[in-house]
Parts: sequence; structure tokens; C-alpha cells
Amino acid sequence: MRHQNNVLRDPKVEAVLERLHHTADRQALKLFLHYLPQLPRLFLGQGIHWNPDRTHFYRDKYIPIEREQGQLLYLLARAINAQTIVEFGSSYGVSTLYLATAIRDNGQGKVIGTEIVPEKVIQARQHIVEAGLTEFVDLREGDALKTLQDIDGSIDLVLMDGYPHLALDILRLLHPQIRQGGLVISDNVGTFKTALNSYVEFLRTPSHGYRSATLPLKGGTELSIKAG
Ligand SMILES: C[S@@+](CC[C@H](N)C(=O)[O-])C[C@H]1O[C@@H](n2cnc3c(N)ncnc32)[C@H](O)[C@@H]1O
Repeated sequence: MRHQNNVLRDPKVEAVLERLHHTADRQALKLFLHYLPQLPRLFLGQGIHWNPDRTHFYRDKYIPIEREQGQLLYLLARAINAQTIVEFGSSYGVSTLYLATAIRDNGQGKVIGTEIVPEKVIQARQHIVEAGLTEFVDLREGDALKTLQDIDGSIDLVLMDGYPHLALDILRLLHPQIRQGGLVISDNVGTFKTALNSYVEFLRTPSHGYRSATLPLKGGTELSIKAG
């Protein structure tokens, strides 16, 4: 990893991840230009407006978690000895690789990932094979609202990183199976502030059973624990 210690301690996984992060970094200019008209909103702290009818732009975009978020995910998954991890939005597999490394190092379990764009699923599967993590991943192609309906047993950790307008529905779907002490980590709560407002409110309403705080990672990463 550039600039800092890498907690994964696995050169094979790190090499794949570094290549994917670099490819994602090279898409930054296209993303910047795409969001350019919305820069005033961002500077005013309002976040980018999310239009659920205009997602085509993202079909070939990596838009992965950042390296620091990946390290945090790995550490959290190790800390709670996660064995069932659910990921909404796998894209090309960057977050999947961090989480699957944690599952492997915990000794057993699976990351159940889901991705709706078939071309991304093909690539993500290749990256997982290349990293030697196939047996720790169950990557499901299709709409997460369907593919995540039949999860066996309890869930230790959820990564919420799909399109914002679906986050609350996905959380409601998974909520009964998230165990006490389980974690929900949500990307982009600062970037897509308005679209994720009701989702974050859900996590912050005490009667729903979570304790939740926003970490200053990638402009806002929500860390929530199901505390009962
Ligand atoms: C921000 S990206 C995920 C990045 C990924 N977690 C990573 O770190 O590499 C969001 C992904 O969610 C996928 N997605 C959006 N709606 C979905 C749905 N209904 N079901 C499954 N995947 C979906 C998109 O195609 C996109 O690839």
C-alpha cells in the first residue's frame, strides 16, 4: 500500500487491490467532470443530489471504498470475528477483497456480495480468484433486494455501499438477521447526504436498536452497531 502500513499483510491480495485502486483513481477526472455542476452544493455541505434514474454513468465506474476505509473494514471484521458479512454493492470487488481477507483470517465464513451490473460481476469474480479468496466469497449477481433475501443465519457485518435510494430498503431487509453487536458500515453518507438522510435517521432513532456515528472518512462514513 502507498504511504502507509497495510494491515492485510498479504502481498498477493495487496497487489490486486493496489491495481484496482489505481484503475479507480484514473477514473477520478471523469467523476469530477460529472459532478462539476454540483460543486456548489458540495461546498455548501448539502452533498451531491442523487438521481436514481441516471445511474448509467456508473456502469463502468469502480467508485470503490478508499484504502483507509478498506483497512477499517478489515480491522472491524477481525475485531468482531465476523463470519457472515453482507455487502450491498460489490462493483469490481475492492471492498469484497478487504472483507474476504478478514473472513479468511478469522478462520471461516463468507462475504455475501451483490452486484447488479453483469460485466462488473465477471470482473469482480476474476479479481477474487486472482487474490486467492474464492472460497470466502459468495458473489450474487442481480438486484440486492432479491439476491439478499435468502441469507442463512445471523449477519455479523453489513457494508452498505450500493445506490443510496435503496439503502433503507436493504437495511430493513437485513435488519432482523443482524446480530446484537453486529456492525453496519455505510459509505457516502456525506457525499449523498440528502438521499441518505432517512437512512441515517433510521440508524439514529434509538427505538430501532442502533448506536451510530459518522466517521470523517471519505467525507462521511457511518459506523453503526446494533446494540438492542
Ligand atoms: C459504490 S459502488 C460499490 C463499490 C464497492 N463496494 C467497492 O468498494 O469496490 C455501488 C455498486 O452498487 C451496485 N448496485 C446498485 N444498485 C444495485 C442493486 N439494486 N443491487 C445490486 N447492486 C447494485 C452498482 O452497480 C455499483 O457497482
